[in-house]
Amino acid sequence: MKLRGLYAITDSQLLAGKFLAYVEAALDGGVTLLQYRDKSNDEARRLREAEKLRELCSRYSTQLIINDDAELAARLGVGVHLGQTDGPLTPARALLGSKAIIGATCHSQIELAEQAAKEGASYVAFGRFFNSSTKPGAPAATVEMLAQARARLNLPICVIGGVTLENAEPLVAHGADLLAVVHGLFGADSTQEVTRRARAFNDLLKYSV
Ligand SMILES: Cc1ncc(COP(=O)(O)OP(=O)(O)O)c(N)n1
Ligand SMILES: Cc1nc(C(=O)O)sc1CCOP(=O)(O)O
Ligand SMILES: [Mg+2]
Repeated sequence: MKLRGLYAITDSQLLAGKFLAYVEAALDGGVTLLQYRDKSNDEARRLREAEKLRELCSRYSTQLIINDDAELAARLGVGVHLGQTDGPLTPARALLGSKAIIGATCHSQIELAEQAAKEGASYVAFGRFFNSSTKPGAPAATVEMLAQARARLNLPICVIGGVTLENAEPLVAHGADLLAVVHGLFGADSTQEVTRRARAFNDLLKYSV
């Protein structure tokens, strides 16, 4: 499966009271990967919500990715995204198996991405490219480093951090395969607008090389 398209990421605060409705609206517009990102320690809620998302994703043939938690991903039989302090990739690959999608945060460092590739990552994520209200303190990345990463890496490249329909085009032009988005997708005022945005993000990737 080619990892290219919209990578929708949930946010428990932003989606409070409309979680499943907004996620389903995004899936309706087309989502390649859906990440369940919940930074709370409420394990019971995390399991319950992740199970619901797995069911929804299977209806729309979308791959579910769990943020931070390889154990939960293994329990559900889905993929995982690991940051630099979320545990090593090699044991996660051993735990989840060769077919699982495993992503790695590489900030703006191509060397981290090369290491992640060696350790079995399925995609590498660079960011933050723009101001992000979801994660304002994330280290910054540039389109120049993205172009260099594209030239050096064979893995799918994910871009993240303040990505919107208005600013995503240069990222695609410089080699992004996956557009990872929280606010630029789920910050919409209605489910219809979420679906429209999801379609428009996918169109940005469809009509470029
Ligand atoms: C697709 C994607 N890219 C980067 C991140 C950030 O991961 P991390 O640095 O571990 O930060 P948290 O999201 O865990 O706060 C991500 N989650 N997804
Ligand atoms: C979770 C996350 N990680 C980032 C990184 O740069 O590693 S930026 C980010 C937040 C993405 O949300 P939004 O699309 O609302 O900016
Ligand atoms: Mg993390």
